[in-house]
Amino acid sequence: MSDTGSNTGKVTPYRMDKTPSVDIIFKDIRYSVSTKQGPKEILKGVEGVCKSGQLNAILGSSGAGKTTLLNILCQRIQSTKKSQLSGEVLANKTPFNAQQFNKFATYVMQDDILLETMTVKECFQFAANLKTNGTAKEKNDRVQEMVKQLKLERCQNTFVGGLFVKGISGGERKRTSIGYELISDPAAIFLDEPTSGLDSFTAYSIIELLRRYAHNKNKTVTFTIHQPSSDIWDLFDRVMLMVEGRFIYQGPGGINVVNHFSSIGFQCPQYSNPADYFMSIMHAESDANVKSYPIYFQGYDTKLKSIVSSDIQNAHDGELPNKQVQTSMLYQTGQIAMRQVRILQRNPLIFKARLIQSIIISLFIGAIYWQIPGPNDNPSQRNVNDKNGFLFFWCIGMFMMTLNPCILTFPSERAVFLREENAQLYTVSPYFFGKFIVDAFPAAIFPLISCLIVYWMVGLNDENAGKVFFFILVCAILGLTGLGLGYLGGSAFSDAQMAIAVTPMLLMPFMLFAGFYKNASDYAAWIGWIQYISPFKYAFQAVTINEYSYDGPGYPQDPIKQLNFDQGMWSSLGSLAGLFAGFTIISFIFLATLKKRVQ
Ligand SMILES: Nc1ncnc2c1ncn2[C@@H]1O[C@H](COP(=O)(O)OP(=O)(O)OP(=O)(O)O)[C@@H](O)[C@H]1O
Repeated sequence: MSDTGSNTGKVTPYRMDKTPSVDIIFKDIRYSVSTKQGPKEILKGVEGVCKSGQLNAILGSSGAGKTTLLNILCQRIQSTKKSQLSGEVLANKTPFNAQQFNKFATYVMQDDILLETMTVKECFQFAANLKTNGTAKEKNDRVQEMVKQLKLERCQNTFVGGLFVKGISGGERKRTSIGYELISDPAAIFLDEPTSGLDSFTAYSIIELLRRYAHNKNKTVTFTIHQPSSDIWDLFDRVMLMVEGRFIYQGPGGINVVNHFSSIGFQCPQYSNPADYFMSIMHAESDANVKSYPIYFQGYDTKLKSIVSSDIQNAHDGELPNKQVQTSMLYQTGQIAMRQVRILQRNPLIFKARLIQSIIISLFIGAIYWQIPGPNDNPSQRNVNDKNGFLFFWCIGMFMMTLNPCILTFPSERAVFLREENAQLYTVSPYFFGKFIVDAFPAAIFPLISCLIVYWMVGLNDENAGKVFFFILVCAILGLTGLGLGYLGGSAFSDAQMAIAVTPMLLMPFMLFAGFYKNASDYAAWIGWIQYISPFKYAFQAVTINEYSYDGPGYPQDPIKQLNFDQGMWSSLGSLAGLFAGFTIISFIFLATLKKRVQ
């Protein structure tokens, strides 16, 4: 990232900022986890320093503990019942917790967790709005600057893309993830394998970009990396090599690493890529390597440990910069809601497909239940059964119409929520309300469209406008209840696949206890209580009573009495609204505790 100014030659204050140094030091880090085979020691007392203004690379054999160390440096791992962590992690010799970490540093995960229907520029804009200070123009300038610095001009207006939407390339995605974090100008940035899955040229351009960020702006850039090319290897300022949870090298990169290993008897062949050579002598699958580990450890202890100790002694101890920006809850809610509107507009699964589905399914069902005779048409019991069948089926359909898209899309949004909430872009309440306000719109509007299509096709009770309105109102609240349950499923299960598998299964008892398949008065007492948490019971009850209460000649038998309902239509609607509120509140609580459970 050059400090030489933009196209216009104007040098923006953002690019000129040089951050005060932040040195991250860690001492005697030990981390072990309980496994079925007994305790497993992952880190065995490592210590070291990630220096400011430098590119600090952590390399090692697979399973050496690189990612674990990086996560510990970012305060993303704590001791739990099943894992023990000890040692100290300090920034400028000051202890910090996860919240304080966010004030001066940021973390880029290995997976690029971005919303697929947002463009690159919109991602940056969202981060700039919530993570930086300044006027709208200053934020826009910053976004433009970031797009330019990361060489994303060509794809700045392209969707990030994903499973359902075509989008930018892998390298562009990675740069977008990095830019998303860099926009707040953190003093330290940690990245877990920023080059994994990328071709060598793209990988080089990303490490080169990070190097410029470190050098030009005095930032602390630390990352884990697998199999760097020789070009990339030459860019590292500081290298940490790990095997079996211990360092075997720590110090300046390049020829210094080669010299150290040749001094203990491991000479890198002249024309080899040093990174390849070191990976080949580190990996744990080779018995010869494992036999050499004690030599590496001894070489580190005798030749490098004291240097690392003095590096730790000499690390910076100045004040930590604070990049964190506090925005109001209202502002955060507005930002989330605006983003959610875009997602809704653009995700074909959420909007277009649902609109088409609502229309086609309504027409189909309307055709199947075409003009069922009403009270004035001398109806038979068979007609009543048909109408009951329609009303019950319709309730299920209205509910599923909202639940299904929510279960399908919530897991991917949930990962984004966890990342952004973790980076303290916003808190749980603004996220939940911002998202809910917007999601509630289609959840209520699609039932309206469907009901208007089907109502007169089936020949439902249109004695007065109130009947039609009540029917639509029940369906809309049922749709919202589906949304509440979808949120609950998406946030209650830490595993997305589990949510997709289990949530629809919950519906079976709800259906059985709705009073259609079995009469409401025939449930055994020990299990009959399930009906009171079934949204289908209340919705079916409400629409049935609405349909069969009228002035005029009657049905062969009173359908309401036959069904043995124990509530009136308005009280059924109230109970349904209560369930909607209940599901929504519980899903909010689950979402608020999600972070803890996922960790
Ligand atoms: N919570 C855990 N429970 C059990 N084992 C764990 C846990 N966390 C990490 N490990 C194990 O600890 C070792 C180090 O994991 P880590 O992810 O840090 O390795 P790594 O060096 O980053 O490996 P790779 O390069 O393959 O990603 C691995 O063997 C891993 O399986």
